[in-house]
Amino acid sequence: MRTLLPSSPHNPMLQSPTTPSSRRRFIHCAKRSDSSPIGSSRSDWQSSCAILSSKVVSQEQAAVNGHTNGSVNLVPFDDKSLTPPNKKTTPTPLSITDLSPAPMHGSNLRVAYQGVPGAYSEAAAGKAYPNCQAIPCDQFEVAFQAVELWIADRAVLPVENSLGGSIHRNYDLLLRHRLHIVGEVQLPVHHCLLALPGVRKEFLTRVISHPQGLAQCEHTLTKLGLNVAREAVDDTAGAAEFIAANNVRDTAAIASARAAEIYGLEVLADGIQDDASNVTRFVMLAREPIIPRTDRPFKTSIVFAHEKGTCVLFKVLSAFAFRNISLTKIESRPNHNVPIRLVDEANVGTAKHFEYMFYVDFEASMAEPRAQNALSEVQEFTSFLRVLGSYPMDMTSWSPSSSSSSSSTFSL
Ligand SMILES: O=C(O)C(=O)Cc1ccccc1
Repeated sequence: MRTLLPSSPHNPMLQSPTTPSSRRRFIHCAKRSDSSPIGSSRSDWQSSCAILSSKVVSQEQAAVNGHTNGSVNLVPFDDKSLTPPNKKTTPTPLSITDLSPAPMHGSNLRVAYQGVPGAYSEAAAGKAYPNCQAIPCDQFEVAFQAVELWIADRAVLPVENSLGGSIHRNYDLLLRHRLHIVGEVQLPVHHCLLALPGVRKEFLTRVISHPQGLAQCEHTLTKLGLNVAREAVDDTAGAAEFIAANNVRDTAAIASARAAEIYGLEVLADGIQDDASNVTRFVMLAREPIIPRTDRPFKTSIVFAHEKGTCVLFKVLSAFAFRNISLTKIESRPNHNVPIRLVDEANVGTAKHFEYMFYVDFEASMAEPRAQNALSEVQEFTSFLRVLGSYPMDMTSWSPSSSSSSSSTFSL
């Protein structure tokens, strides 16, 4: 996939510590109150974490009995008047209510996503956690690490699309990292063709977008007579940003109407996805799993494998079929090169190679006995089993007529 350079400085995003220098952008954490950039090198990355953690420590120091730098900071006391210190300057002791986790309804939640503002993943973050602080990251790997390093509370990951199918690389990421799926969002995706103001379709020699964007609009582009080069980039809004920042007049981006607004591009064609009911499913990831419940529909995602090949699949599927548990997804991924670490009851780890990994989503909560029984049976048949998460299903009903994706306007 091609990386477009340079990016405009108005788009701060978290960047991988391993990003090669040729790919480095001018970055800082999104929505920091100062705009001082945090560099993309490993040491800058680490120091940004150090800054975050030292801030946390100093706040605690201020709050807990005035201790700073290891010495006791006594609360000033006016001994002339012998009046008690002003309430405002007196640190309030922590109470038990400060320790119980507040319910998070989205505000204050820091949600990492891959891409720049205007990306669909940002919209998915907003749908899952209204008023959250969305943190742009240049790669999915960085979004995962941001959560692991406590820079973010959640990561948003697109996993499948009604037109383009599964986003396989993101399944691999779920396996490589230890984050838990805590929610899902189904987002209707309404693509636009964007170009610099004044550019006409006849001038175009190239269309750029995220591979999913290109795949989802392939037929419509051809119908529009755009038999020009297609180029895959990291995210849809990044494609729009690139065109605007570099004043590229022979290229159009497939991205959202919001990306057009943010980067000052014109919408040449609206609703260019090949199917009006184009929906992408995103999962929300966190460091800790949520407690599964039974008072609303839940979905559970698992991954499993067996040393002796794929013959286990039939047995596993029967464990769900016998209990009337519907599967909403089954996906196999070749896994020849990546050894999986298995841990036994004595916590002794061994590395194993599995030919295929199987991903299954089923409609039941891990709080339900039928799901627990199905999984104990699956465990008997398999050498490796991991529950990726049990989480509330996104029940939003969407249809071409109920979403904005119903209309298509081609004004080329
Ligand atoms: O590139 C983006 O904007 C993303 O969030 C990934 C994506 C791309 C196309 C459809 C859905 C999600």
